[in-house]
This record gives sequence, structure tokens and C-alpha cells, in this order.
Amino acid sequence: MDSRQPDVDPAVVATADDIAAMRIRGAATIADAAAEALATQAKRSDATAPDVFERQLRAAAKMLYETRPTAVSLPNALRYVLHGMGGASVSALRDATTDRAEEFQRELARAQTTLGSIGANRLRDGDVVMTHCHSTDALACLEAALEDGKAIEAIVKETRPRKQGHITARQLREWDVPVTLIVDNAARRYLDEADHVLVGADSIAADGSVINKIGTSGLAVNARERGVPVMVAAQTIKLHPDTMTGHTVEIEMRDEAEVLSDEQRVDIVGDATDAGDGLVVENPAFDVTPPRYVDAIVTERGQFPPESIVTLMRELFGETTGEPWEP
Ligand SMILES: O=C(COP(=O)(O)O)[C@H](O)[C@H](O)COP(=O)(O)O
Repeated sequence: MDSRQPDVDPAVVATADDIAAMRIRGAATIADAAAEALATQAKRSDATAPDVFERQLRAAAKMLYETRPTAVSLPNALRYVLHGMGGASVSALRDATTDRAEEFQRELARAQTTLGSIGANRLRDGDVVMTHCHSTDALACLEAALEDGKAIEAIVKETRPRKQGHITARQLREWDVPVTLIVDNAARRYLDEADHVLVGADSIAADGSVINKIGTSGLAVNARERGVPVMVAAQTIKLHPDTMTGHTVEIEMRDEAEVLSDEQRVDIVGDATDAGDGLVVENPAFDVTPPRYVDAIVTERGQFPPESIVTLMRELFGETTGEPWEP
């Protein structure tokens, strides 16, 4: 057992570490891994009393929750699984929790496939799509369009600082899609050649704002100026229920080492010590695109203008939610 949390199984600790270090990344993939980790915790629990089992599961959920703050798919996944944790004995609790986690994973995969076929309807044969970051929901739309026999080309933004655009480019090349890889700064120039901007989302707020990889908002503003429609592919697990009650979405600030190495810092400021060298590096991982720059949010429940997404949010989540690990 990890010393950070004696009740939590090492497999859960490993998943939490992988999410924090971005070895597991992307909102849908994080949600899937979190559900899997809770199932593992349930299967391996050594609890002999129901209250101990529940405490372990809640501790595991809290550890997973604290890894990254922006993708709401993570707390939504944890909440979904823990709400299924019912039963009078440890074995009943174990079965209910693992069944619920498996159901969540099945639904997640199904939602992505359904969303993909809806998103594909927006794409025509011969279209050129500009992407940002790496989104499995966005790729599901492209995959479905290809399966429909449409020829699609892609302009893939590199996506500094972590270059998730390379993952997108690799996937598209596996599907034989012609790819033009560009640095982020070239996006506006290449928008003239694009028929769509297609991105995913980490969270969608009640007002229809889209929280996604840093650079999405600038891309959307430029796309609007160029007359290129912006499509956001996001399963309903990306809807952020807390925003219905006025909460804002926390934007993750990541380590400066992703932007600037120690040697590069010395190159800029010389040998001055960190505290006094006058150089601050900021590394926000996400930004907020206001709804007026988004043409459609494509979910497994259909496509929505961003301003109407709150209706779906209310239907799916109700008005209030607690912390995921709270009963
Ligand atoms: O911003 C990112 C990933 O950021 P990071 O690499 O920092 O996790 C993706 O666009 C969304 O998570 C959607 O992905 P998906 O559609 O796969 O859920």
C-alpha cells in the first residue's frame, strides 16, 4: 500500500500518478481509467466490513480526483461509479461497484461511437478539417466520416507545449488521411484552406463555454473571422454540472519545465538564482472559448447550439452535485 493513503490499492495510486504525469491523458481516456481504477480497488479490497470497503472506495476516488482539475469527465466518472456502490455485504458492494464501473466504460465507448456518427454528418466528401490537440471524441467523428466513404484531409496543429497534435497526426495517418502538420502560430494562415475546425472538450459550462486545450479559444476566434465553422465533439460526460450553480471551471497550471528547460532559463537570464532572475513562466493547460465562437457541440444525444446545452445538462445532472466521493 502507498504511504500517501493506506486504504488505497497500489494500482489506483499508479493510475493517479499516470493521470497527473499525463501518461494517461485526454478527458475521455482519463474517465475510463478512473472507472477502471475504482473497479480494481473494489476487486482487490481486503475490507471485511461494508463501511471499510466504502471508505476505501471513497479514498481511492478522492486520490484520483486530485490528479488534474479541468476535465470534468473525471469527477463525473467517479460520481457515476460510486453512486452504484450499494449493498449490505462486502461481496454485494464489490459486485455492484465493479458492475457499475463496467457499465460506465461500456456507455462511454458507446457514446463516443454514437457521437462520431452524428459529427460525421456535418462533414462532406472532400472536406479539410483543422484539429487542435488530441481528442478521441473529435477523431470518432473523422473515423465515422471515413467509414461513410468520405475523403477527408486534415490540418493538424502541433499543440505546444506537449505536442498532442503528433498523436492526432499518427492516428490519422493510420487511417490513411492526408495530414498537414503545422505549428500553432500558422493556424490563421491555414484556416483559408479549412472547411471545419474540429476540437474536443475537457469541460462544457452551463453557458455553452468550451474548456479545452490552451489555444482553442484563439483558434475559434480566428476561425470565426475567417468564416470557418467550429465544431466541438464532446460526450455528455464533459458537461460540467457545477457550472449550473455558478461555479467556474479551474484551469490547470502545469509545470514550467514543459515550456522551458533549466538550460534555456540560464540562456535567457544567465546565472541569476531562480528567486531573483525576474523571469516568470506561465503554463496554463486549457482555455475557455466563449459560446459565440462555437457553431455546434456534438454529443451522443445530438448536436446543440452552445447556448442550449444547459437544457441537456439539467436533464442529465439535475441541479446539485456534491464532491464525487461524498455519499
Ligand atoms: O484538451 C484535450 C486534452 O488535454 P490533455 O492532453 O492536457 O489531457 C482534449 O482536447 C480533451 O481532453 C478532449 O479529449 P477526448 O475527446 O479524448 O476526451
